[in-house]
Amino acid sequence: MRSRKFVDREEELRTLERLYRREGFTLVLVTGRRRIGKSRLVREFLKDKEAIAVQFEKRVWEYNLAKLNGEIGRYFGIPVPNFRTFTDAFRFIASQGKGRLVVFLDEFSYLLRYSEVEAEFQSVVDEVLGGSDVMLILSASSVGLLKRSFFDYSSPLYGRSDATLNLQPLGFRHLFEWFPRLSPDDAVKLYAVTSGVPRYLELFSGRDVEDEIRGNFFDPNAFLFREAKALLEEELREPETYYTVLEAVARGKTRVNEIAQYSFIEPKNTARYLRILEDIGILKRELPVGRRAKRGAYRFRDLYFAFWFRFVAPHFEEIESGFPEGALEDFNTGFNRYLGFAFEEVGRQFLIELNRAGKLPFRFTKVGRWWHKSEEIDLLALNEREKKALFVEVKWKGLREKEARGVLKDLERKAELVGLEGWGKIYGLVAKTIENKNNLKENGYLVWDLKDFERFLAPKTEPRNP
Ligand SMILES: Nc1ncnc2c1ncn2[C@@H]1O[C@H](COP(=O)(O)OP(=O)(O)OP(=O)(O)O)[C@@H](O)[C@H]1O
Repeated sequence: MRSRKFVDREEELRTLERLYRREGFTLVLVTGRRRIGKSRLVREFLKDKEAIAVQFEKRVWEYNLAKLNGEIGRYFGIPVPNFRTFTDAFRFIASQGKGRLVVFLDEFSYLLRYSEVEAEFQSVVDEVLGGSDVMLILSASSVGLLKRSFFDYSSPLYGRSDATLNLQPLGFRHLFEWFPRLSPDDAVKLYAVTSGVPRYLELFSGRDVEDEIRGNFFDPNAFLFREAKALLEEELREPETYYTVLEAVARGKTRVNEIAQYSFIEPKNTARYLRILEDIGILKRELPVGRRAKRGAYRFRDLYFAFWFRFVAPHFEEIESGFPEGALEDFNTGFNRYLGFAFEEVGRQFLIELNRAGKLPFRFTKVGRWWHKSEEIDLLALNEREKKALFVEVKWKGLREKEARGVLKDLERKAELVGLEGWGKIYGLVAKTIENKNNLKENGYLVWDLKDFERFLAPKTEPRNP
């Protein structure tokens, strides 16, 4: 399969190029959730470079060493060598001295299951490669990172690395680059189910998005139907517990105590599970912006998992046995409401883009949700030094002018509860469509709907390498 055009990752490529131009041994770690595009990023970087790249597998380390031997043979144009240790293999590479050479060990984390190999790598880096001109790039998914001491903060190798690239999902705006003719409405739907993870975006064409979602999630043979469960099982030691924790969050439990109670875990142990789910990017812990609060609220960061736990998990068995009707009905009636939740994240990203481009009345330095008791504001953006605040409601709905005014009035009321006396305050609204935007703007409100998303986010020029 011809791989599709490469989207974004400009900053990461710049970092890699900068490190490449240095002299002497360079160690780079590339981390990020499974399917996020670690291999692809490094392979794009390697396109015009002298490099030995090996994709490690979940097999015994001897197997992976043999793979490295094979690549060494190929790269140097010699019969496949039979190095019995990684030390010998790297000693050979280091002795070749042909100028800058990149060695990429993809899924390096599979080696970390062997403590003797892990220890060996410490000395490979320190003693064998230390004086060479090799750029060594190692990739690992974050869970590997968590469990294994090699990447641990306290490990000597962690400090030895020259950079750690922690890949994040693509942003909402990149969907317009990925699918050049995508409508903003469909972009929201796609983002709400893929979370911008490249491997998942590949499963969509961007045409007839809702139908594509049905095909990708409610069919027992579909990759995305199995993926969430498979990832938890592959990456975590007690998948059943994590499963229940995520189910709790999908049902609207946001507090540690509520989650503990739902999942049959002691509250004092719950924090550990939540921390790991946070570390691998599935959940996030939010604190209200503009208010001191100790107890955070847990929500999904990863929208693929959010969608899966909301619409697939409750019907898993039926879908698997070929009876998806109930699941489809749930999807048909509940998807719009779910989009309301996902749209808040899209709105947040949109606001951040506007801020970056200097298109807001002031530059904010902080943005997030605000809540207190039963009151909530979707987005509160602050510049504490200038004492300026922007309050924004996000609605996945078409709003008449009158409704929009109602929402903004209520927002002004809630803003009083935040207690920012003496601050400059601005009020804004993001919705699917808003009637008579100009009338609202004349009253000093900031209003944006999907048309503005398209105008501001969709690339103006032809996409790269179409
Ligand atoms: N920036 C991108 N633009 C376009 N396609 C991408 C991008 N990043 C990744 N892809 C595609 O997404 C898929 C997954 O990427 P890749 O295999 O690099 O992920 P990974 O993080 O190495 O995954 P894993 O940890 O599961 O092995 C690949 O088919 C890749 O070509």
